[in-house]
Amino acid sequence: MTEYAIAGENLTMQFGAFRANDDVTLKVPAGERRALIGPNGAGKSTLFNLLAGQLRPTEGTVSLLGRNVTRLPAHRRARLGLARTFQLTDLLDELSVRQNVELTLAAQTGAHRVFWRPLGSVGRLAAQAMEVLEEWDLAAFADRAVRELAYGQQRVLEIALAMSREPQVLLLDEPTAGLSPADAHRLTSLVAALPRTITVVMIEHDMEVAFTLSDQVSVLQQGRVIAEGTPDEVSTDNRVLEAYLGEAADA
Ligand SMILES: Nc1ncnc2c1ncn2[C@@H]1O[C@H](COP(=O)(O)OP(=O)(O)OP(=O)(O)O)[C@@H](O)[C@H]1O
Repeated sequence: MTEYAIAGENLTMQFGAFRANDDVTLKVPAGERRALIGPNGAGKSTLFNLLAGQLRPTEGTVSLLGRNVTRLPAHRRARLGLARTFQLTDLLDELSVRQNVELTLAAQTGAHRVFWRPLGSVGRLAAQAMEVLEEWDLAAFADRAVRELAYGQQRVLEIALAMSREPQVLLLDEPTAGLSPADAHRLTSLVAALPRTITVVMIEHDMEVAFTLSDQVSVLQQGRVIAEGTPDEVSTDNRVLEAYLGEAADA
């Protein structure tokens, strides 16, 4: 039996009379890069919220690394190895880049009671934070407030924070949205270079990025998975072409 890194089975999410996800099954084996694509309102963010624990499904189950986590809140799933980024960055704007990393690391190690800890452990946290920033080429901005960073740098920082939690599964919500072509290209390279020990699921509107980064693509439309396969397979699938042509016609 294959153990999936993350899997949603028969997920339905009902908002009043509206089904944002309707019997969605998504099974991602360890190490895979999976893109979720689909027209606006197809239910991609809802599916991410179900997988990460921001929402509880009306029906269906979510498992993470072989464990049923359907009833676990987001922070418990995070502790089991799941990290996610958001469509709009959830960085602490007024704090420095370094402080954002330190807080993430502190939360990770349970060192948020950092003020009661011996000074040595605070120093260790600072050193670790700088290591993270160096790894992601952000060390030069360590003492800048996050709001002073260019948007592209903020998006890189977000991924750096997610990765600093050493996740086994990483969910990226539109990592290149709002970026200039050059920044999008840089971010794509960074994601492509992530180690294969990590399973990556990403929502991506830019087809070129989605197809470059992914092994498999799942296409959602009106809350359902309408196609799944390699980038080559889905890009020539008639249902997918119709879904996108329909969107273009509606625009
Ligand atoms: N909390 C909610 N209450 C009611 N309806 C919701 C809620 N969250 C999402 N929806 C609806 O569910 C549908 C799917 O939304 P979702 O954000 O999951 O789509 P999406 O594929 O991520 O879209 P986009 O590409 O525009 O981000 C939309 O019609 C949206 O209005």
